[in-house]
Amino acid sequence: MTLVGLVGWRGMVGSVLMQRMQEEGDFDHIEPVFFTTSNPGGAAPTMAKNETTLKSATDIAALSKCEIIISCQGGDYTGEVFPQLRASGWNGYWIDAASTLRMNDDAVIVLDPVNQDVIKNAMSRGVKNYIGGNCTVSCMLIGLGGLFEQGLVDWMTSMTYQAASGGGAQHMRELLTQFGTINSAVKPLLDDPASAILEVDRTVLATQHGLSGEETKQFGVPLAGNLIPWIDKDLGNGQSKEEWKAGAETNKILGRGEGFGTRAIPVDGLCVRIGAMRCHSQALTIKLTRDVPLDEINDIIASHNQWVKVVPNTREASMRDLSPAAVTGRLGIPVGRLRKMSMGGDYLSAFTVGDQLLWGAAEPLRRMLRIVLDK
Ligand SMILES: NC(=O)C1=CN([C@@H]2O[C@H](COP(=O)(O)OP(=O)(O)OC[C@H]3O[C@@H](n4cnc5c(N)ncnc54)[C@H](OP(=O)(O)O)[C@@H]3O)[C@@H](O)[C@H]2O)C=CC1
Ligand SMILES: N[C@@H](CC(=O)OP(=O)(O)O)C(=O)O
Repeated sequence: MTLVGLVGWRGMVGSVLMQRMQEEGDFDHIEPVFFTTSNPGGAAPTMAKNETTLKSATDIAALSKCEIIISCQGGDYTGEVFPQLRASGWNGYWIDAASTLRMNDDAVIVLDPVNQDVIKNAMSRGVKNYIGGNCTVSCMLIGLGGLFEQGLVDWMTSMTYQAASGGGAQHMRELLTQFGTINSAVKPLLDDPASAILEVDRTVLATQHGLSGEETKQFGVPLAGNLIPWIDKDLGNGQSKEEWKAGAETNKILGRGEGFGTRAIPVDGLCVRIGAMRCHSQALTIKLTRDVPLDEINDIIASHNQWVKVVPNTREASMRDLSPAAVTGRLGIPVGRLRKMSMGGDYLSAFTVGDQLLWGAAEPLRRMLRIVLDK
């Protein structure tokens, strides 16, 4: 059986990956070897078969024995270990959640329901590095893949509402701690039906401003009852790195742009962190290449893959089906608020939500594993 090295399996993304691999029976097809940066020699998780102890994730010789390595350990780990592994002569498949290698010429961003042709073509050319895409981009493309496939997107803006989980587990904890502190501060006022709402409001604001350094260590500012209109690095040109990824990664996933001899589709917008737990939402304005009737657009979007679900553009359906609370833990990607905008028949609005730990991180990796195993 194929020896598959698993690094980062107990982290947040790694745990979701392990859960999905178990649900889909992936372990029936592999001989897993579990690696760790913190506990070599410790007990491997229950999915282990022959290798029941954890190997060191920096042991190049041990990693080299694996035909496939999947890493959810993070960008620093990839930056340190991957070059050593390749320099040692290892020619296996490297499947990674971190962004480090994404834009390298010898790497493909994997999202097979959207770019199976790009993946298959790369495999036939001997490409061995397959990297999961940015969570916002992957979720958007599972939802809107049909429009891209039909050549209907001239350009697109994506205004995002990204969950705390995008920063990692500590960020999720911090958000909840902040909510708790704020709630405690106003609890006596909330319990008193006669209290003045402006007093509640003033207390909330004072508590947000008074949050301790420990309570804002991850985000730097309050997120509970607030938002943060900047995600990832400052590129120095007014754009955040998260915003840059929308255009760069979308085109790379689709196999479009200069390197492919085609026009890159402009995709740009503002990325905003909100107080949701693990679903990224985005409001899209799509400039269509032609004025296609809305019912045809619905069909094109809905028929692209088995996970996208078109939500009728009604108040009830939008409130029920198009929210982080409705989507968390599910592979389905709802797309709603579809309507032609007042700018003209070739301007389409859409709203989509995706679990950023499923299609946004873990799912493309396990599906790539199966593609390699089935080759
Ligand atoms: N977070 C996200 O939403 C997304 C993340 N990614 C990428 O995935 C990578 C990993 O992210 P994420 O899963 O959030 O990282 P985590 O911080 O949750 O996990 C990374 C590693 O931290 C170590 N660790 C230390 N303490 C703990 C603990 N108490 N519980 C679990 N693990 C612990 C583990 O390594 P060890 O077992 O060796 O000690 C683990 O593999 C990053 O490169 C990120 O860019 C990609 C898309 C989305
Ligand atoms: N940057 C994303 C999460 C993430 O890990 O993205 P990437 O894989 O592109 O670094 C967020 O904060 O929501």
